[in-house]
Amino acid sequence: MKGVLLVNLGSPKSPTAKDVKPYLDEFLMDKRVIDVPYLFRAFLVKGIILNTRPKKSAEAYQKIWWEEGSPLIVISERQQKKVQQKSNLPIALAMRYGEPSIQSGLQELHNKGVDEVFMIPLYPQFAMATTETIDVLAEEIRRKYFSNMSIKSFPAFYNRKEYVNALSTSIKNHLDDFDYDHLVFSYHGVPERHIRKADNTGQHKDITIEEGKYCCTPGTTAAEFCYRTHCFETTKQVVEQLGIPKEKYTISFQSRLGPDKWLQPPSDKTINNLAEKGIKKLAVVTPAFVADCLETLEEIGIQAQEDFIKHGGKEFKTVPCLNDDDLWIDALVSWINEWQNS
Ligand SMILES: C=CC1=C(C)c2cc3[nH]c(cc4nc(cc5[nH]c(cc1n2)c(C)c5CCC(=O)O)C(CCC(=O)O)=C4C)c(C)c3C=C
Ligand SMILES: [Fe+2]
Ligand SMILES: [Fe+2]
Repeated sequence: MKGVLLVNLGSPKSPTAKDVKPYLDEFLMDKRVIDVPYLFRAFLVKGIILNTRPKKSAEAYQKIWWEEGSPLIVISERQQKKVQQKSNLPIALAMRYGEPSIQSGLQELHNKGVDEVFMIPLYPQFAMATTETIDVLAEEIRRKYFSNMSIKSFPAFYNRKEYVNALSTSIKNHLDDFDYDHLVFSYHGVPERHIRKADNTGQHKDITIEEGKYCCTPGTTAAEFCYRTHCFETTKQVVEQLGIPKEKYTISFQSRLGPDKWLQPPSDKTINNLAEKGIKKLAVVTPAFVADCLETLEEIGIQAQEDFIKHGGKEFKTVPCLNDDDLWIDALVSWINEWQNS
């Protein structure tokens, strides 16, 4: 019997330092997130980051937390329920870190008699720290506890027409009454090293990643796992669909952590520079996330907005993530139906 597992990142249990600490521990000790040798990672995470970050992160979470819980989890539950209403297959939800775990999601499907799972990592663009870590953990759990199950993972959908159309339509609808001067596409960042590592053809090994230019050619094997090119491609397709001229938008990368070189340019500097250059009405969209979360609601919706105004900007609008938009739910359902009928 067939079933579906939707998987997103996860959140702490509550917005307190006590609950943020184990969440960050699990997240940052993942070797596909902080990809350095174990002892160095343990020193960095347990010895340094976990001493100060939980308190700071908990304060940020408190600003965006909802009565029902973490926005990321609440929205993911809404997505799961809406998809379930439109599909005759059992649809379960899991998080890579924290609860509900991937193991509990697979158990829920197993209890319903499912032995063929279609897993959708809820990330439009592939990254080692997102899609790959879900695929690897799900396979480990399958082998250990559910060896009679098969799991087919849905690849990054950054250029699928259903996703691009849902995203473009949402941007258009949310910005219909906001005559913006400029639109920033702010994607979650990753260290440049992750781009090189994820390319198993080795073609990214020696290239210099030049700001604003493609590091590999879309559609080639080198681009298959290139997060950066996936971000460029999502943007390209959206601006083409909406007819946004190139001088009216910028791609940037947010949420840098640690001393490594992350993808450039950073969203905070980009947004402040735009204000200083005279942009008064700024819109920001965050297409790496399909559910609003700390990174969209706090880092962009609160911090970036305040900084934009401080640097001379006047009006700022964040386009919400796709959340439980009908077109996005329909996109998920169409991919599930396609797999079900294949
Ligand atoms: C969209 C995809 C994401 C990528 C790629 C990604 C990479 C990545 N993230 C960190 C460190 C942190 N990320 C944090 C929060 C967070 N990250 C994503 C998504 C991606 N991360 C989401 C959806 C969220 C929000 C979770 C929520 O509960 O709302 C955090 C925790 C918060 C904080 O302390 O700032 C950290 C830390 C790294 C190091 C990384 C790539 C290497
Ligand atoms: Fe992150
Ligand atoms: Fe690339």
